[in-house]
This record gives sequence, C-alpha cells and structure tokens, in this order.
Amino acid sequence: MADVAIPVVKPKLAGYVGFHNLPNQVHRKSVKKGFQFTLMVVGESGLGKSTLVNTLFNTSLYPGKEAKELSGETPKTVEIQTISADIEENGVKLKLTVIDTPGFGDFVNNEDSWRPILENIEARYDAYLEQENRVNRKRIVDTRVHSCLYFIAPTGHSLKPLDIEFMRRLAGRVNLIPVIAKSDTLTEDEIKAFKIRILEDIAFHKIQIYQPPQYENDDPETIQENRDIISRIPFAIVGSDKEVEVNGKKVRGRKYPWGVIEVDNEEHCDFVKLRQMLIRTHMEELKEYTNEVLYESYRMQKLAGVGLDDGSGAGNVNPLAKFEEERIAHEQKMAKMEAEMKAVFQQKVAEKEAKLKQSEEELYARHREMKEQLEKQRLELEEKKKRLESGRPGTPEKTKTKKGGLFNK
Ligand SMILES: Nc1nc2c(ncn2[C@@H]2O[C@H](COP(=O)(O)OP(=O)(O)OP(=O)(O)O)[C@@H](O)[C@H]2O)c(=O)[nH]1
Repeated sequence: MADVAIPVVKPKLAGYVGFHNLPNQVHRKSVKKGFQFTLMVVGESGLGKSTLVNTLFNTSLYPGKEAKELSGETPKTVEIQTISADIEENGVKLKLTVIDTPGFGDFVNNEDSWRPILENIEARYDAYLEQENRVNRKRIVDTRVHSCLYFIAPTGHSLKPLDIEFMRRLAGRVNLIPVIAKSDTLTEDEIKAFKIRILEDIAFHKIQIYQPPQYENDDPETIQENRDIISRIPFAIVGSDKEVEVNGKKVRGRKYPWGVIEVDNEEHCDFVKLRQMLIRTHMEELKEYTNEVLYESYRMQKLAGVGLDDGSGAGNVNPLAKFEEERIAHEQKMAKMEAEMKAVFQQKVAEKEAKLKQSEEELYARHREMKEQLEKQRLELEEKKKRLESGRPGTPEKTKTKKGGLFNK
C-alpha cells in the first residue's frame, strides 16, 4: 500500500504548555553527566604536538616530558600514549583524552608509520561496535577519536609525500584537522602562500579534511564566526605553555629578539580560532560527525564485511578472498610445522642410530679384545703343557700293556 501523505498541522497554542524548556532539560542533564572528548595529535617528530595539547587545555598533561625538557633533554613521545584528564570550568566537567602519537620522519623507512595510528583509530571503533553488540548495552564507554590534529612542518613549500600519504590514510576514518606547526618561524606572507599551497595539495589528492558545517538558520554572528574559522584552515599555530612579559603583563607566548609572539592573540596566529572550533563551538559537531558519519561508515563496512582496506595497499578486501587467503596461510603454517617436526624427528633418529652404531662398535671391540685374551691364555696354556710334557724324565713314547704287549697310543 502506498504511503498517504499526512498534512502537518500547525495549530496555535491556546495557552502555556512548557516544552520551550526542553533545551534547558537537555542542558541540565548534559551538565550533570559531564562531557567527554578524545583528541589525537599526529605529525612529524618535534613539531610541538605535546606543547600544543598543554596550550589548548591550559593544563600540563605531560609532567614527565616537561621535567625532562627543564633538565636540558629533548624528550620524545616514543609510543602511542593516551592521557586522560578531568577538567572543570564554571561547573561544567570535561573528561579529556589526548592520544599523543610518536613523531615520525626519524627513520630511514617511514613508509608504514601511518599504520599503527590508523589501527589505533579502528581498534577504538571495534571496541565501540563490540559494546553495541552486547546484550547489556547500559554502559557503553566511548573511546573513539573525535578529532585528529595533523601537524604540518613549517617548510613554506608544500605538503611532503609522507604528509599526503598520512592524511590520505587517516581521512575518512577521523575528523582530520590540518595545522601548520610552529608558525612563528614563518612570516605572515609565507604563511598565506603556504596555506594556499596546502589547500591545493589537499584538493588535488582529494583528501577529506574536516569542514565545519554551516547552518542557514544560525544567527548572523554565528554564521560569521563559522566563516572566520573556515577561512583559517589550515590553522597556523604557535604553542607555548610558558609565560612571557609584554608591557608589564604576563602572556603565553614565545620571545624573540625582535618581539613576542602571543599564543592567545588572533593577530599573531590561529591558535585562538583552533581552540574556539575544538572546544567552544564545534566539539559536539565533531563528536556527532564521528558517530553519525565516520563510525557509521566503518561499522557498515565492517558488518557487511566488505570494503575495509587492510592497509596492504591492495585497496578494498573481499571477505571470501580474505577467508581463502587466511585458509591458505593456515595450511602453509601447518605444512611448515609438519616439515619442522619431521626434520626434528629425523635428526633424533639419526642421533640414536649414531649412538647405537657406536655401542655396537664398542661391543665388537670388547669382544675382539676378549677373544684375543682367551687366545693368548690358550697359547700360554699350550706352551705350559708342552713344557710340562717335555720336562718329565724318561717318559716312554710307547706304554707297555699289562701283558707286556705293545699298545700304540
Ligand atoms: N618555535 C616554536 N617552538 C615550539 C612550538 N611548540 C613547541 N615548540 C618547541 O619544540 C620542541 C618540541 O616540542 P614537543 O611539544 O615536545 O614536540 P612533539 O611534536 O610532541 O615531539 P615528539 O614527541 O618527538 O613527537 C620543544 O622544545 C618545544 O618548546 C612552537 O609553536 N614554536
């Protein structure tokens, strides 16, 4: 039966109903529950990832790293590190999780450095999916990555092949937000040109980066704010968790002989706009996009068993082909085990045979020795006998019989 379109009636309320308070109810509940956000930072070694995280949340999430830096060392993040912190502002609680990934680019072969990062993102989707599929789904813990800051080295040229490879692999799985690291090392004009080139590269390679949505029914101020944010992508950032003095006032920034770059000054860098997008205006958008688009697409592909790239560079994987591949791999493994066992068995048999041969030879040798000894003894006895016989005086050659006849012996 075809659906019949039901006309939407827009009645005028005769009196107070009270549902205008619904947003307040949501607000109260959310504040009570608290908020949660997971941010990942990815990029080459030493680009200021850890420093930016501290700067963003105005808190020191890396006490160990800082202590090392103070003692003159150059501390490095060497493995994927997850740091959680409960922070509170005006009674609103935020459980913040930062996933700091080790800087790459230090190795001779950096080809596969993206793999553990992508695996980490997907493992978090898998953990969520597994919880959703449980009978009891009361307490689902969401550890999915809601946004990923990708740090681009301030070269002023264009994206490096490694950056393109990384971004291509991560895009479509996570909200990718490109940032130009340590932008205090570039001039304003250099930053402008660099941004254009980065965006051209991103468009050319069809890399899907996070695009803040625009809503027509937003108020003009929000629309303008949104436009401002979009125009700053990729954000040129400066990180510093130290304070410097400017006109007698302490500000977060970096001091140079020619002046001070202030982190929280919109004229100096895009840090404020990035923070605004991540925390003040788009945190919920980022979470929603992760849940409704990125996770959903991963989930669909996973459940349908098709289209998941296994990272081998072979593209999408057919589940039957994958199964067949696994079966062949299993058989090969079994055959290898069998051959190894056979080799061990043969070696053991050969060892035993050698041992037996040795005992046999020893026995022969003993036997020969004993035989020789016996022969020697026999010869000696023979000799003795001869001697005794020859030594007996007047021993007749012939013995007389009782009757005196002769008897030949
Ligand atoms: N000029 C400049 N230096 C910065 C900036 N941010 C951080 N640094 C310095 O760069 C060095 C490396 O900073 P980290 O935050 O440890 O860099 P990272 O990317 O976490 O390093 P890995 O753990 O090796 O990946 C430190 O000495 C920071 O003080 C910045 O915006 N500009």
